[in-house]
Amino acid sequence: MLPVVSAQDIRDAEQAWFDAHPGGDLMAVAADAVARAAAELVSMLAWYSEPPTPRGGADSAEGPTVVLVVAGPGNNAGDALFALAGLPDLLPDTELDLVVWPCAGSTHADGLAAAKGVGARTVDADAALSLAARAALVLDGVSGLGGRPGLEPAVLAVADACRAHRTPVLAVDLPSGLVADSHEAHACFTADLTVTFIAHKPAHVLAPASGHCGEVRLVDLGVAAPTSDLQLVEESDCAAWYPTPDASSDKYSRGVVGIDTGTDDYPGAAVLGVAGALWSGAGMVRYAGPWRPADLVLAAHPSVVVPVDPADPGRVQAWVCGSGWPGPDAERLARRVADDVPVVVDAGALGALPDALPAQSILTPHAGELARLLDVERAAVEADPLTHARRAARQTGATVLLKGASQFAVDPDGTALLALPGTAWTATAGSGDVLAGIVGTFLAAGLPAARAAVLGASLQAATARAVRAAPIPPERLAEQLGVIIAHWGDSLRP
Ligand SMILES: NC(=O)C1=CN([C@@H]2O[C@H](COP(=O)(O)OP(=O)(O)OC[C@H]3O[C@@H](n4cnc5c(N)ncnc54)[C@H](O)[C@@H]3O)[C@@H](O)[C@H]2O)[C@@H](O)CC1
Repeated sequence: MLPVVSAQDIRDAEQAWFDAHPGGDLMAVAADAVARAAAELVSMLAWYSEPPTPRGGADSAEGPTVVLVVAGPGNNAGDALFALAGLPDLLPDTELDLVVWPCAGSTHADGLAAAKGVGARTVDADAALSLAARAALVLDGVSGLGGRPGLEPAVLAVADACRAHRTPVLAVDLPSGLVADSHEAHACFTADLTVTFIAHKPAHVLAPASGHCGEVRLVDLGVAAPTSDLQLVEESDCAAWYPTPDASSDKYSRGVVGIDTGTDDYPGAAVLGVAGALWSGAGMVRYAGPWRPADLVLAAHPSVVVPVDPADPGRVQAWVCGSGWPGPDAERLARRVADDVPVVVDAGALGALPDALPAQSILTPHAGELARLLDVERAAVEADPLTHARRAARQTGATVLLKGASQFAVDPDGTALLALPGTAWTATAGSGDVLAGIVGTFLAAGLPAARAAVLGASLQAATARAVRAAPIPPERLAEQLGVIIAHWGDSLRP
């Protein structure tokens, strides 16, 4: 897991480093990392283009390779300008045209002097705009940690031109226009690669801002990352947490998932949740709901055990409730809560919460359901999802898995795990039903609630990424979960 850290905590860590290393030069290390990443991008794009010339508009087919720095007034520009100064040494065989647009009038003086020292020229806004359409690379050094929302019109025009002409953009620390601590996507640069320092900031990992960062490359600069109560889950964590069976496993030790979802009016939710549970690796699934969904579950999944009396379904290690319930049903939920095993509380069941849930239970709201749970406007949740998820976890004593473009599992003590990113293709009816079943499998296998929740969300998200940019119904996506589980297993082999 990687800590996700606020701008102020990064500044404090830098200050502590400077205090311990008088005269130290972090900017040199940062600029070196940016220069290497920039050289890599320029070389890669030259290698891919045929004939070997920079990407860009028609007139880019001839002449030197243009690298344009859009330089703001602060240290972020210093990183970009020193990086530009380092490019000729890293690309000795490339004829470079190094260009700087000091978009705020003045810029980092030492950085500009270093860039000019290797032949860089400065240009005005009009020239920068025209170069943005045909540069091999634009280095966005307008703002980083000190960024405020949005861009000046002339800077925004350059950012737009880069997008329109698919000019590669390397953002230094953060795409300018974004605010490090915010998930909001203000008008900003859209980067192919963001080189950031010391630790990820919220904007790098929280949608929609994160969608503008491209690949995020973390460079530690030799500064210890601050601790954080928000951690980014990595694929290696998921691989380590996945409950892989071994020779001693049987269906009970792997976990029996009880599913009480669906109604005669909405039977599909039951089939979907069961699919999620089975394809994510449940030892056994007991379906204990109404007869119409029960028949459909059995027809789709004959391995499921359906008790004659849903009130007496046999032993389970976790329950999944609420998907496909048309509204709150306190009595139906209370019957499962009485078993005192962890419960995944989804959809309709979220409106019928008892005073206390069994330990390790998980609520799985989306933004609208979380808003109803907290009696606030949905817009308030969307403006600050993490704070609201934390409030719900504290109030209910349950772990909250907030679903959406960025998915967090938040424990009652406020610690939050951010799931692997997915794709917008899973924004379909039924994805949540499948996810509830997946999470039920991991709870039944004995994982702590936050891990079960974030592992389930990550598994579904990673599977969606693996099937790439294409629509896929949630029940079909569920059938592909094993691709990622196998991949995680492979990654653990020496
Ligand atoms: N503090 C340090 O020791 C280090 C800082 N580094 C770099 O320094 C950056 C932080 O530098 P600063 O504190 O000078 O802050 P920034 O350079 O991020 O931004 C501050 C300046 O940019 C202007 N600005 C902010 N938002 C803008 C916008 N949307 N449009 C136009 N202008 C805008 C502000 O008016 C201010 O003058 C980091 O992001 C990183 O790139 C690195 O060199 C690593 C070491």
